[in-house]
Amino acid sequence: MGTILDQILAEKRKEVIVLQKEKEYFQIGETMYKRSFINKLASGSELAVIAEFKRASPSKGDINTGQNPKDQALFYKKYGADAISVLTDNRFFKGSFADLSAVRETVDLPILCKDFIIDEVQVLKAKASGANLILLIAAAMEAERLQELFDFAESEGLEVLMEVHNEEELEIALRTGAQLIGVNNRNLKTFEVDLGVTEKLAPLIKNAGKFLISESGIKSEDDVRRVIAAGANAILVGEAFMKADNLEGLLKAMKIPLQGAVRQ
Ligand SMILES: O=P(O)(O)OC[C@@H](O)[C@@H](O)c1c[nH]c2ccccc12
Repeated sequence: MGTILDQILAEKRKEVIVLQKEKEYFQIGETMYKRSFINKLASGSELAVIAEFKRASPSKGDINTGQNPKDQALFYKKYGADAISVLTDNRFFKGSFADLSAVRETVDLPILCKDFIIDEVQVLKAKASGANLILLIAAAMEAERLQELFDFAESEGLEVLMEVHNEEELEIALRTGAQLIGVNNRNLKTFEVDLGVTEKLAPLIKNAGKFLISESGIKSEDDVRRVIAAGANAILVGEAFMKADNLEGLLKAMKIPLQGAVRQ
């Protein structure tokens, strides 16, 4: 069976075959205008918040399956999110490209396609669905393939959030030229969550002059202060927002000024 990541990647290889057949019907809007998250980070003085639309996950099961993506996107925008991430994987996260398009149509924030991308055709599908950014996971493929997909996404006008979990992956990610480095505090093989992963990798990312996005397991204002102290420019939060009784209070509390933190 392998790890959950292995299982997901096996499923993705099947999806890629289906997408290849549908590719000629993808419609990429000629007038798609750019919503840059990188520009936002470069000009902001507060921690940037990427709020995620996440119905379910392999580690948590159902999180909030019935929520309407348009409603959630409107709340995220209203309470100060800087970008919205949408899980498009269906089998393991109960998301869809329709969810992404719905969010894209509803708010004018940069939209991140959160999936397990291993092929160019998925990049095109993300773009056709309205994504401005895509996630690439260093643990999901060889360095050479990662570079090819990174270059392809950029050539398609998409920004890339490059996700790592350890030093080895980080080294590869930095070599691709990615400006947005996501540190996943969750190990995709064991599901263990540890904000210490951000603390450990942060100095290497800051020394390389890249933007650091701390991802996963961030639930409280204290968690946010911890990753800011490490040097995070942005956070990516899913479960805590999807489950919050008081989303407004939580999201606003997480928009903390970066004053003391190391910034680019
Ligand atoms: O729900 P959390 O713990 O706040 O995590 C959000 C996000 O970081 C997580 O969904 C995520 C990070 N990297 C991924 C890669 C694939 C799928 C999901 C993810």
